[in-house]
Amino acid sequence: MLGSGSWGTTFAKVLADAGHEVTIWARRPEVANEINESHRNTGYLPGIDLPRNLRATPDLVEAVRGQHFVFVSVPAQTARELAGQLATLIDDDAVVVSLMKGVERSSGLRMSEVLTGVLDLPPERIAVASGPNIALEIAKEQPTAIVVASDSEATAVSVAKLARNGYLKSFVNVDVVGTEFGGVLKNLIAIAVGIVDGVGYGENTKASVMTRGLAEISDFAVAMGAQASTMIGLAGLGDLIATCESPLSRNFTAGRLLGQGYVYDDVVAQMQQTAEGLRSVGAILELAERHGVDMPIATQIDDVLHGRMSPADLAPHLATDDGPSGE
Ligand SMILES: NC(=O)C1=CN([C@@H]2O[C@H](COP(=O)(O)OP(=O)(O)OC[C@H]3O[C@@H](n4cnc5c(N)ncnc54)[C@H](OP(=O)(O)O)[C@@H]3O)[C@@H](O)[C@H]2O)C=CC1
Ligand SMILES: O=C(CO)COP(=O)(O)O
Repeated sequence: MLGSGSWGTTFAKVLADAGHEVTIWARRPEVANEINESHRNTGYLPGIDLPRNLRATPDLVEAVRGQHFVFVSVPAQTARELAGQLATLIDDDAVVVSLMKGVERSSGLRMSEVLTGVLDLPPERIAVASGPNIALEIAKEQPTAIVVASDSEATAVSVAKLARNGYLKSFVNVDVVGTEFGGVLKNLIAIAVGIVDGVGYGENTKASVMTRGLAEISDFAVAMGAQASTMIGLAGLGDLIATCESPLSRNFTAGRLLGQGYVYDDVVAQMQQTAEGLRSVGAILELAERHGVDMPIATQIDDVLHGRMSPADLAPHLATDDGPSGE
């Protein structure tokens, strides 16, 4: 497992609780030491005891050497750099699994595209995993489900078999585009829901943003090649609900701070963990424009982020003033 933040550590625990010997790479030696000595990662998962068959190392070579499965869970904007370091290290037949939910800001590429490109992987050696997976809830062993997708069904099945235990059920899919974009796009809608929550609007407003948000992100994902059905599955609707409703969500929290009147730089300064949506929105809007997809909510988020729109105006802008339109 590459990345010892909240999701990397939690997913490593999932794998270890499924009975596997897991090595987690922590770039800071003190994090690796705490995991090995106290079986804790208090900076990210306070109060969680980690299993004994999960060991950590700050040495990337040691972490990946001889491993058939390499999971990647670092902030999306850092994935290319990490992949560059991996290129000469991973085994020739290793399967790489992206757990990340962002797109690369400079290129708009999905994480599996970045990893595939840098590592020159054939389709059967790359998979992605996504779903309603708030890390701390899973670390507390609260039951949930995840979907593993790969162009190769056999690869998806092999990863899903590894990542299932008494509290996590794994499903498989061959729609990599939809599974990956589901995770990226729900972050934007969670920011929007956080904004209206921070403003003080109630459940109707939030439900309307979520519902119109699902339609908007589904249109985008389908235009990018996703299956519509994926967007109403775990990686789409499932993750949208979890992220928009959870006070533990970093994207929802970032949105709420914006809604309370904090400006972008203040929000980033207050976030101690990765809120991918803040970084993805610009790249998604560029892709949307290129593919002719209308994304009113994402556009409004971008306007709020750049101080062009008051957070209180986000919800009323859901209604167009040019007469009623079809749902
Ligand atoms: N948390 C969650 O509930 C879920 C998160 N995800 C996704 O997982 C991905 C990782 O998120 P998450 O674990 O939550 O993020 P965190 O902010 O909790 O942790 C980030 C991790 O990446 C490391 N890191 C930061 N910068 C670099 C870098 N330049 N090179 C290498 N490592 C780096 C951090 O190390 P250090 O501690 O030293 O800074 C830390 O181990 C994101 O794409 C997120 O959307 C997906 C599902 C659930
Ligand atoms: O992806 C997640 C839940 O599935 C985590 O969401 P946040 O990154 O907003 O915390």
